[in-house]
Amino acid sequence: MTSSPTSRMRPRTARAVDARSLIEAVAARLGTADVEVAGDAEVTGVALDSRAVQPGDLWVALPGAARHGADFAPAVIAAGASCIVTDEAGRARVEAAAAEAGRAVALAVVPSGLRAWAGPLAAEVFGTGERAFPLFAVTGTNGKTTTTYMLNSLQRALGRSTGVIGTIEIRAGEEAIPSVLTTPESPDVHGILARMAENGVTGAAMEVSSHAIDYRRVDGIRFDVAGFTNLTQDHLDLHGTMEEYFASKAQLFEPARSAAAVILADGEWGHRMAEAARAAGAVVVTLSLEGEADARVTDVAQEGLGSRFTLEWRGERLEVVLPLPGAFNVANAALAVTMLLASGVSAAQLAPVLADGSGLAVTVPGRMQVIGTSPAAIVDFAHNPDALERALASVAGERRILVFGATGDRDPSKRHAMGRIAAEGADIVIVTDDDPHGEDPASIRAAVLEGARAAGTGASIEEVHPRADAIARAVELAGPKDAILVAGRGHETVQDVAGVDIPLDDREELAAALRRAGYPTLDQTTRKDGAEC
Ligand SMILES: CC(=O)N[C@H]1[C@@H](OP(=O)(O)OP(=O)(O)OC[C@H]2O[C@@H](n3ccc(=O)[nH]c3=O)[C@H](O)[C@@H]2O)O[C@H](CO)[C@@H](O)[C@@H]1O[C@H](C)C(=O)N[C@@H](C)C(=O)N[C@H](CCC(=O)O)C(=O)O
Ligand SMILES: Nc1ncnc2c1ncn2[C@@H]1O[C@H](COP(=O)(O)OP(=O)(O)OP(=O)(O)O)[C@@H](O)[C@H]1O
Repeated sequence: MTSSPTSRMRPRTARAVDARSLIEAVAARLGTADVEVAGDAEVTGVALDSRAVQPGDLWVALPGAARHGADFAPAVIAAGASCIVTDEAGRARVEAAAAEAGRAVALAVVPSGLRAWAGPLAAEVFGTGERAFPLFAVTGTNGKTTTTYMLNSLQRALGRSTGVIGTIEIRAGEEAIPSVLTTPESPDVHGILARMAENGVTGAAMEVSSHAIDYRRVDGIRFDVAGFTNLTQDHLDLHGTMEEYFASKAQLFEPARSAAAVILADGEWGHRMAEAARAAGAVVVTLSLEGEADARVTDVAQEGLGSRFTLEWRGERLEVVLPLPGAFNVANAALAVTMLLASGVSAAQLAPVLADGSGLAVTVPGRMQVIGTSPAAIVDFAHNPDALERALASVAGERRILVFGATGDRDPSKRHAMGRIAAEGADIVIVTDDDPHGEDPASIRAAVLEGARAAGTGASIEEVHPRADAIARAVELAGPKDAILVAGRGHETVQDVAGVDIPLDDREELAAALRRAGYPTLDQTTRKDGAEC
């Protein structure tokens, strides 16, 4: 029997918890008085989304930007929920749905701050308050997926069985579970952690997006070590300003959320993040590629497609071989290594697998993924200004040919900046579509083109769509010594155009175009499902 991803985002074995005691325990933990509870029930699971409810679940009916979850109470009751927790605005709808269905459902009404309840409720029901394995969290604008993959690659080199939660996939040991969000909703996060424990996981890493912090998706969890990669412009549609974006991320490093913080402290935001974490009372380990810090990267050199560097840590010098291309991956790798060191793994344990390159020999699907070498042909997930700049700087060839576009319905202020960066970093810029979502693709391209042309760099600028044609055009223009970078979509396999998912895999398109032009491609057997986390 196959099970849906949702049912695999929770343990196989449910334990029954008394609803009233559960609600009283969480109320006490959150310091909330005046919670009304009516009726009795046994709870065996927790859900936020009506579509995920299973018999015996406690369902949290939350108010949202688009609707109140309580609108879905009839479906939830029909699905067999035993208990519903909502706010005053949801009460009447839940009571009416229960009366209509003629079914007794325990109901708790929380006076305020309902979203903060979901994580702690799930922690109690799924038994994740105590964890038998170390859990690492990574936040930052760029590098979260890569760093979690590196953390797990290193943990596996130490003999651990690993779990991951992130943009590309969720994995609980050998079991792969499709991922929808970078950080799932809190009942799913706790459910997955419980499933990891069932599957014998002995070390796990997860990405924590700023959305996750704002929407309280990691409440009820205390990470062993949280790491910070960087902060650059993105998600301003949600946060409004960089200050707000920073403040969201900073919460992850508070001692209640993470036992230790490893912060890449280079640059203004990194420096400020370390200060904020210290001010919050966190145990802080700083990391730097530029100067003094608790952990320092020195002697960076290119080695094949990848790099080699030294990590200085408490009087030790660890020699690190990193097979992955991309200069920025030195920062990601140093962060992963330092997080393991901060968790108590000794330098002596790590030294052999760092020196021979095996510890960081990892494929991250769609992140600086090499499709061909002559011309150099790379697919990358860079979809914000800083990532695009760094990705471009990391590809080398006689001419750099870039294919990219900006996403619709997301932070339009990125488009002009990315156009400028493209024209500054590439010799040939081919502007095309990313996911337009509900927006007019032509106007998104126009904003990008305007930024590119305004840069006045002399780069050749073309507009080609659909995206597959833009990739083919890049190959048509390339000579064997050039480098092609196809940026923005990485591992993604469908393009959302006005709500319709159109199959499109940049890696497949680039490989096919190279082959048509008679150029060699790398053996891509691991390309599509190359997740090795
Ligand atoms: C902007 C954002 O993150 N919104 C999140 C927020 O939505 P909301 O408060 O507006 O909720 P709503 O859609 O009005 O629905 C209200 C309630 O009804 C429930 N509902 C809704 C529909 C239904 O059929 N049944 C049902 O029960 C919802 O679960 C929700 O609890 O709370 C909902 C759950 O309570 C989330 O599902 C929703 O995330 C949506 C799915 C989303 O797409 N988020 C993206 C942008 C996101 O989180 N991305 C980050 C990564 C970003 C990055 O780094 O690129 C991520 O971590 O994935
Ligand atoms: N340390 C870094 N600094 C700047 N850019 C980076 C860094 N690491 C990765 N990138 C760029 O960001 C892209 C996305 O990388 P990755 O998936 O690891 O980050 P992420 O934080 O998980 O992103 P997202 O949340 O958008 O999925 C890469 O394809 C690369 O272009």
